[in-house]
Amino acid sequence: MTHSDQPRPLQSRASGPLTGKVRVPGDKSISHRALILGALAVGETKISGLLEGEDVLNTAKSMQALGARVERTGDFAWKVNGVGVAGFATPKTPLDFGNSGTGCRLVMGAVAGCPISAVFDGDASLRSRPMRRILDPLEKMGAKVISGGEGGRLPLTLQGARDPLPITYTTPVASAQIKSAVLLAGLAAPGITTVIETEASRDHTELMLKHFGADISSAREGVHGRRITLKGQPELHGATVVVPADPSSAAFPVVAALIVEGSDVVLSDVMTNPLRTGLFTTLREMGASIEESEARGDAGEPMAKLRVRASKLRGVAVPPERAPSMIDEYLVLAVAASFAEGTTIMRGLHELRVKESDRLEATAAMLRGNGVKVEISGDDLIVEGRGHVPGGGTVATHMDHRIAMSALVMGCASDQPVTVDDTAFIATSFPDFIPMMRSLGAEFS
Ligand SMILES: O=C(O)C1=C[C@@H](OP(=O)(O)O)[C@@H](O)[C@H](O)C1
Ligand SMILES: C=C(OP(=O)(O)O)C(=O)O
Repeated sequence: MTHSDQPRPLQSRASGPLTGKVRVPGDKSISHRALILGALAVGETKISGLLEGEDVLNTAKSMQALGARVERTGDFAWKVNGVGVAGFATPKTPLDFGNSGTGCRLVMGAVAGCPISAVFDGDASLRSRPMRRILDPLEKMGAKVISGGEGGRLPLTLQGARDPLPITYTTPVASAQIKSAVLLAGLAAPGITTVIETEASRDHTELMLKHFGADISSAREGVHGRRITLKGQPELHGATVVVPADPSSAAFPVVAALIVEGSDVVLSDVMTNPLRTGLFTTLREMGASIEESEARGDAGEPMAKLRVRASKLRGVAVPPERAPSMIDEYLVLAVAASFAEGTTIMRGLHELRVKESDRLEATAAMLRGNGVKVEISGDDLIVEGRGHVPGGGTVATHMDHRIAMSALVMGCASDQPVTVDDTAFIATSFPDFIPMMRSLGAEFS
């Protein structure tokens, strides 16, 4: 899906207290995985709470193009009838993943284990993102890149392996996308595929593979790492998946509630997998009032209700080893840090440079353009919080949903309004962001 229409700017201005109870949409990582594993399973998979954002809808279309039956049966309710491990058929047209790194990279892994070829493509942002990190291990497993851009950039044609090989692979950076691509290809290989990560990344693929019947285990490796072993050629069976609310989306109303005086917001069913909650840990260290209750779990994924009340925040140092558990949340953390008193240092953010945009530069530009003192030092971001933000700037979105949402959150409490140049990309991960924030009291116009 591409955004060829006119840009859609929006202005956010300071509001009264934000109040109310909301459920942000389903988790994006889990939604992609439920569709892909459903397509690789035998029988029917029923998904409730699926994120119906553009990124996930593109994955649904690609599963259909590869031969699975994918149907929407109600609001956020989907049914997938899969083709079985290694059962994908050659798609008739290119697979278009739009803005989505996760959809594209995980499906590359799944296709790499099938004796078919497929063209992978996406929008200008995705075409600029590195794919070699995925293609390297997949080539070791027997897949081949038949044609593609420089450095493995999209569009590219991937030919899956006729006889995929199991490998032992140490990921060069903490990345759940690399890990998941190798595991999904490993499903089709005989024997044991092992992925070693020196810093643990989100483990939704492992948890969901187990839920679908795979023989997979995970053990500690070193201080912060994991060793994941998967037995190849399982028969995956269709399953029921309840998708919890996305903590990476919850991050926006959470930070808005913290910075707008007098706010009191409740968020239901937020996923609390510890490999995703680095932001909440950090905000609490900054003095945030975030209360958790009604903890429960489904298919191995914990969730809880969060009550967030406006809080006086102070600057903190965020250690680099926390980065994988909050990798998509640094933009909105930088907004919280701008409203805090004191300096916040966020360390080890090199991976932010290869997301939908160069998020390190884009975050610094967003803050600077709104009167906040900020510095990039190597891979670190240093924000000087002064307890308030002047605002008054226009923020360039760079085809990046999280920049747009972070800037709008900043405007909720800044002295002058904050404008974003284009809100269209918010639809990739949080289609109802604008009406949901307005329902809490945000002033967007
Ligand atoms: O596996 C996933 O669902 C994701 C992994 C992360 O990317 P990396 O694997 O590149 O760190 C994250 O930034 C992305 O939004 C979702
Ligand atoms: C990085 C992100 O997603 P993806 O890699 O799937 O494009 C994100 O949602 O912030």
